[in-house]
Amino acid sequence: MKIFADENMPLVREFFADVGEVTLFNGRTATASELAEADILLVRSVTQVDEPLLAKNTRLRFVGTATIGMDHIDLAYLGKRNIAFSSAPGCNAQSVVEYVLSSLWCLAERYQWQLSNKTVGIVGVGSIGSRLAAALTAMQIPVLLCDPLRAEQQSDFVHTDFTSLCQQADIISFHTPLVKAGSYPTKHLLNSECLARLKPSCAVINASRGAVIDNAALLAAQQIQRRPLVLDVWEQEPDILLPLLPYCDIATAHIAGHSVEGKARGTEMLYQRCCQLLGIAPTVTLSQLLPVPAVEKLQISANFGLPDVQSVARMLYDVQRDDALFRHHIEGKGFDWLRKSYPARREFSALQLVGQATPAWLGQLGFNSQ
Ligand SMILES: NC(=O)C1=CN([C@@H]2O[C@H](COP(=O)(O)OP(=O)(O)OC[C@H]3O[C@@H](n4cnc5c(N)ncnc54)[C@H](O)[C@@H]3O)[C@@H](O)[C@H]2O)C=CC1
Ligand SMILES: O=C(O)C(=O)[C@H](O)COP(=O)(O)O
Repeated sequence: MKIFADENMPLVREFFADVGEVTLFNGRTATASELAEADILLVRSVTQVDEPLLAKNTRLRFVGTATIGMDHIDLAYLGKRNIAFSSAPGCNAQSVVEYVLSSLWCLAERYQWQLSNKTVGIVGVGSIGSRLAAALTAMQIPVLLCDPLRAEQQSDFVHTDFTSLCQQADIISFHTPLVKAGSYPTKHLLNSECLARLKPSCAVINASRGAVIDNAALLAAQQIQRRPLVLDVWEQEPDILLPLLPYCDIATAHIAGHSVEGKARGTEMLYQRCCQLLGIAPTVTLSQLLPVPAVEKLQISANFGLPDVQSVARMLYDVQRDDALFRHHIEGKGFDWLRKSYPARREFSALQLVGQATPAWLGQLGFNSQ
């Protein structure tokens, strides 16, 4: 069995050693000839999997993407060729939530906000959006939720339509897939018209897909009146609209989901799916492979409260580190270098908070407490 995997997929050899022979490739530059012999193709978000890429391969049985997003996969074409497919739903949802929380804490410090006085509009309330809503609610921060598809399916879902959310939110955070057609497209969901509807001070956070915001319209709006802005994703990565950078409070290279756990879970999910497809029993689990975190346990007292969470979270992750890396290296080394050389970052759950009375809401933020 020949397995071809993106070179930026962690632990792929460890997981797949017993399944077949693993060959690594550059996901950004992969060609049809390079992948012609693959039985199993494992990609990340940077590889367009479509007819031109698979035209020379007649033996492919399975394509897996170790990501949540699937906008780089031509599902109709895979279906036509009868090639099985899997993504890794939810694999790095917690990582994205931690990125957004860290961004909110950073903006709150910079602009001296009391976050509990701000209403956060969450657009797209699936794995990431709903976890984020739970975390913010635990922190007593009001939220508005916008997800028309959920509203259609779930009568008890409290939906705020996008136009009203734009008018009411103090902070708006995008967590939709990139959808180009259908009843609820998200391409350029935030366009010049919607930007004009936002409160002038409304902060914008995008850690979904770059094209959910019209980047040229965003730049034009920022040049007229600057609002707080956090961008993890950009249109046309890796050749992004660099003039936007001075107008960002936080700018990063599509790494919101790049926690150690988030990336590794993606690989594990594809491994499990492959084993199922091939009828073999999985022998490797993520817990066997994850490195021991630098700090494993922290004793907290009965005085531990909401204001202390930020200090503990900062031990594990501060988005300002990634923003500094981005500003320093983007012009010299580029977008993909920043992603490839991303420093290890553990999720909140890697740190066990122990104490007599650990508050229940710590779990809502993703901490491991007992
Ligand atoms: N920056 C990063 O590193 C990462 C980015 N992502 C992006 O985040 C997206 C969301 O991830 P999940 O929450 O796990 O996906 P999900 O599929 O669990 O949830 C997405 C939600 O968006 C909703 N939605 C779709 N169209 C909408 C619209 N027009 N308006 C409002 N809501 C809409 C869907 O109904 C669904 O509930 C992914 O598709 C991916 O593109 C995901 C992981 C990491
Ligand atoms: O899961 C997704 O969707 C993402 O956007 C990933 O976190 C991005 O990871 P790469 O595949 O671009 O490394």
